[in-house]
Amino acid sequence: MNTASAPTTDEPSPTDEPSLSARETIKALGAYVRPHRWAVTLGLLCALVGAAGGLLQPLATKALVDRLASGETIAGILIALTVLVVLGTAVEALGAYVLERTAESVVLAARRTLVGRLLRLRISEWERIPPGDLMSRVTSDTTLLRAVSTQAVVSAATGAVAFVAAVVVMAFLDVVLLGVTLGVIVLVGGAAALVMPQIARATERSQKAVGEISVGLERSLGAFRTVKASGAEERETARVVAAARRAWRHGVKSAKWEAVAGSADELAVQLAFLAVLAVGGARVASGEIPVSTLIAFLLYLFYLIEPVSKLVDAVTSYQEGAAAASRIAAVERLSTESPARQADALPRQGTAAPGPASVRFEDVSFRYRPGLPYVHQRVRFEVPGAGMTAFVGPSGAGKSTIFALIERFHEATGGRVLVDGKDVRHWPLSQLRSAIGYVEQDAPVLAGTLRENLVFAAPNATDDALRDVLARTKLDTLVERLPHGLDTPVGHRGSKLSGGERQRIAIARAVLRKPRLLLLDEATSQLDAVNELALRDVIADVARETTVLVVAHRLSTVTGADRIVVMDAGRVRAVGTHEELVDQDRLYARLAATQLLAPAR
Ligand SMILES: Nc1ncnc2c1ncn2[C@@H]1O[C@H](COP(=O)(O)OP(=O)(O)OP(=O)(O)O)[C@@H](O)[C@H]1O
Repeated sequence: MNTASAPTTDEPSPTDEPSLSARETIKALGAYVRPHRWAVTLGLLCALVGAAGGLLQPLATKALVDRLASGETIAGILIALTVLVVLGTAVEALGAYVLERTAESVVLAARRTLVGRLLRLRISEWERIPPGDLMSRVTSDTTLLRAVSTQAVVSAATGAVAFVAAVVVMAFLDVVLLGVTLGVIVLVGGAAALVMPQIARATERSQKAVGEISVGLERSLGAFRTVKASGAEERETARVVAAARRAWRHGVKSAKWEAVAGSADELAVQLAFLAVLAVGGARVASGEIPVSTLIAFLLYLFYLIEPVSKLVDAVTSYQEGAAAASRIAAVERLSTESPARQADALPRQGTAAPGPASVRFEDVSFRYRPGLPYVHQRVRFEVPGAGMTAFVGPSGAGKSTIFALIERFHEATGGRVLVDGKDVRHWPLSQLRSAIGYVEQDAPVLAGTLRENLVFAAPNATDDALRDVLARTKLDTLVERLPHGLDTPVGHRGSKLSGGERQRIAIARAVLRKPRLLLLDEATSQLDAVNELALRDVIADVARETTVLVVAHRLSTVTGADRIVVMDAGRVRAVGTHEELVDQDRLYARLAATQLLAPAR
């Protein structure tokens, strides 16, 4: 089996969206350049000064030849020529620096905008697109903006100015020879223009493949132990290498077209040289023009190489930049949540808490995407402020989705979700989330120190609050054991911690936020007896002053709950206490008796 040809992802990617039109591309690129227009202008002026210096050189040479012919001294002209060369080079170097610096600033601005957008993406968008693809747009595609946003602008402008200036001077020298020159250039240039769109296409495909490399790596490195345990190193390597090969193939294709386009300028001038030599030679022989005019004209012809190649470079960079701009614009089109104001997004520490929040679901229907089956069908329940409510039911019943709707990660398809009697859609998003502490089922821990992880949701938490939470979640013994206490790094995704420790850290993080509503999606894995007891106590303790909703997988959690909501296939079947439900609800009685809920210790 040829695993190397396996696709790196089945997920659709934003690259599947149509590319930008030429107008949209220019508008998008213009938006990157606009904030740096003065720097680009300075770079342009420097380049123009350099080009003007170059333009004067053939004239000075003509004067030098004429003086030599008439026996005059040439020292003055030689000095003038030297000064011209040195000054021209210095100004060009300054211009190049200004442009490179500006190009880096354009890349920075694009990355800043993209990162800002990525972290505000709606969850539905984030679920749709592999993170590796998004990452490669921030890291790799933005670098392609470097050339197009500055150097290409300047190359196009200076190339055009120098080209027109040379053509004007050449027209003064001899119109016939100019006609011959332009004829050849237009012919070769027209042929080269045909390959330009191929560069954009190959670049876009190559960048897409680079994105697939990131997607593949992210997939394998994100499940590293599973890859090793499954003996899948070679298969996973082949997947990523297949994407790398695609990137290579399209990169080579782009290089081929760029080589064709890049040699066109040289070819045009060389052919024009031969034509001018033939026609000009005949005109010199017939006495229509002096030999110095032919020499000057030929020098201008070679001078043309630079502006023409600059124009070709500009168009080539534009093609590459257009491919990158399309991929970046695709991210900019993804829908985001409204920007959180930092002040709103954090819980208010030290101020009088407005008390536990109430939650109500009014005939909520929900499906993750049009075309998918409904996960919730007319879900209805009410949770008053404070106390613990447990959600139980078979796997896939829609319990965790309840939390996603309260957090407004997704919006109800029908009905209303109310927090404190107010529809969550009418809450400012950041304020809604600042009232909630949320512990995901897989209790993610971020790379960084233990302290950073604990205060992640409440950066202003005091040391006293931190100590208190550590004691309540029985993490204080872990802190004592760690070599650098709270400042010990926990590894990538908390890989240096045990599953139970990660879970307690996630709970401590949520509790430290002093939420008015705590959403706890209990891990399905078993904890040891000590851990489980510790967690139960913490939750019971928190439930005295906060509304706690738990997706429960353990009977020990459920038995202590003030109310239990039994869910099945997206519907609420029954609500009651453990004692009531054991008698009244067959599903609950069965769940309580079987392995779905572990027996109480
Ligand atoms: N992001 C998503 N996109 C599409 N479908 C989803 C998504 N998340 C969950 N689902 C589907 O929605 C249904 C309900 O999922 P949910 O996670 O709410 O169930 P649950 O009752 O919490 O299950 P468990 O007890 O196994 O955690 C499942 O069939 C699941 O496959």
